Amino acid sequence: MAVAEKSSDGKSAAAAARSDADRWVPTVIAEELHIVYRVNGGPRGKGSATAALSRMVRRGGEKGVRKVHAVRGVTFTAYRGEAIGLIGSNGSGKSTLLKAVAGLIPAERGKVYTDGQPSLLGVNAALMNDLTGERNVILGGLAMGMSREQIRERYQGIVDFSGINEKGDFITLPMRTYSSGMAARLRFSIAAAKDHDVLMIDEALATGDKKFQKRSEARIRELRKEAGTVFLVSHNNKSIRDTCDRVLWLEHGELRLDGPTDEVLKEYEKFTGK
Ligand SMILES: Nc1ncnc2c1ncn2[C@@H]1O[C@H](COP(=O)(O)OP(=O)(O)OP(=O)(O)O)[C@@H](O)[C@H]1O
Repeated sequence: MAVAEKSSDGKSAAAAARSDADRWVPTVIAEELHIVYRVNGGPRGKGSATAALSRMVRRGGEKGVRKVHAVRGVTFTAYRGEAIGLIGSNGSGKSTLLKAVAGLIPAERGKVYTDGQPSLLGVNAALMNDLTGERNVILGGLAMGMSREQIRERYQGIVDFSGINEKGDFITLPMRTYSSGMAARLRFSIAAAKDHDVLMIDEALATGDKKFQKRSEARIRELRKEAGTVFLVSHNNKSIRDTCDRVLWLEHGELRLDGPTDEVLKEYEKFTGK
């Protein structure tokens, strides 16, 4: 990771120190973090309801429980104003790491500290399929802690940003009538309407079309300026390159590299052969 440069003359050193102080405010600290999932059920013929019941009543702790060690000893510090990409093969632990930072999964060992409220925006974030887009904007806004007044002020901006109404009045139709891309765009637009302390985006950009991807990348850059920290999980190296200045590369749950986007992507592309 880049280290702040020091200035030699007194005045600019003071200014530099002040801007460095603003810049290097930690927002997320992970220390030797380990995440382990526990899955009930052994390998063969143990999937029946009777077997599950007998496992529940059986004494003797974790017998029959399989463990998946998804994150292995990850350590990093994220700072205010950074946009950090998370890359790695399928199953390398990216989503798990984000969930742990969001406080949705407990650490097996190690620690995660966050400053402010982390918000995790996944393409699977729950909106209500039977309700209209309009109602979901309101409910989603309330769920993120916005007031009714703030939602009213930002409503049109959210709808315009999502582009849902570009081809007709879709916002007044139930979400179940939306394509998966439209639904993902609406989720992103709702989440991006708020200034987040720590915003974590899981593959959201990959689902929209090119035009929407450009808009959301621009919004991520804005969110960074507004002093938040943005994490972006993506398999799209171009999105990562356009949006992030730092990248964490995970493989088998371990942090392989942490550094400037270009350097890490170069190594990753060698690894994947692309
Ligand atoms: N709920 C769960 N229960 C058990 N194991 C899980 C669960 N979720 C993920 N895993 C396992 O944890 C490991 C890491 O998964 P994770 O979803 O974090 O990877 P990822 O890097 O985000 O993958 P992808 O790029 O495919 O989205 C995988 O081995 C996966 O099988």
